[in-house]
Amino acid sequence: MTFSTSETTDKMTHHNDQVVVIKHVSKQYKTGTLALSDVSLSMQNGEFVTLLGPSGCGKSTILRLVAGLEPPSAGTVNAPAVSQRKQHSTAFVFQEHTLMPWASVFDNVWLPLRLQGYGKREVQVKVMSALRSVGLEEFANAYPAQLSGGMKMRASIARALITDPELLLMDEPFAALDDMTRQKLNDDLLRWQQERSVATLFVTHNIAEAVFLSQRVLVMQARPGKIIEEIKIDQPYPRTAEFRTSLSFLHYCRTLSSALMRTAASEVLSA
Ligand SMILES: Nc1ncnc2c1ncn2[C@@H]1O[C@H](COP(=O)(O)OP(=O)(O)OP(=O)(O)O)[C@@H](O)[C@H]1O
Repeated sequence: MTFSTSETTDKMTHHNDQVVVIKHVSKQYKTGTLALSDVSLSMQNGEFVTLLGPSGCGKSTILRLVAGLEPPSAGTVNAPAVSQRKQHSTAFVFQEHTLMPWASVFDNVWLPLRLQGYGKREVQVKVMSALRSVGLEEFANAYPAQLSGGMKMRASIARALITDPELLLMDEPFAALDDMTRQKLNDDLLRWQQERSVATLFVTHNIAEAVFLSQRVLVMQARPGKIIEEIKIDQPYPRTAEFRTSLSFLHYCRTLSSALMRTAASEVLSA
């Protein structure tokens, strides 16, 4: 029989709660660009964290490192797809919907399960239920070209969530959508994310979107990319329409906006 002290138990519990741990990571591309310099961050299971920062500060690079698509040049990345080699545990949603144009909405959402060896009949109920939850049940047989931009993004998100990932990576998923559609998708994304308690690392340029969605916002600076501030959005979920129009929402937007202005100022100073 083995005993563990409460300290080691605490450490183990703490460790198990973390889905992503990045320590002192730098990333230099072959071209010589230093995209990230000494970046550290961690995410708890089920947490919603947003990376916010100017163009070129390395937001997408962080997502690619966490997805295991790129190795770091220095430092360590612990994430399900990297250290545990569980590819299916991480889902990636990009700004472009990346649906296959020749396949129906149903077949697009079925794809990740098909790659895992599941036949169409076997997962019919699961795929239809995913389509229902994103409001596309009636479009199962439609082709991507027949969908609006928002609907294409809904289909992409259904495809990302169909494998019940531990970690969802989203790279400016709503940037190409109009404001109304974006707000609706923000509401729905939070609902889906909370229902599944899937840890989500989200990239955006949009301050209001970052405030509405996140538990924590990491503000980044470019050349080289660094996290310079962490701002906690200390508001309970579900986040409501009232939150969006509240004074505290405005207050968080101002805090983020001045943090972003500081990143711009330091760029001018270092230029
Ligand atoms: N494959 C690559 N090869 C060389 N340089 C790259 C590569 N990918 C990104 N970079 C460079 O690394 C830096 C960070 O890029 P990254 O795409 O991570 O930034 P970002 O914050 O996501 O930018 P944006 O908001 O414009 O999408 C930029 O200077 C970019 O030009």
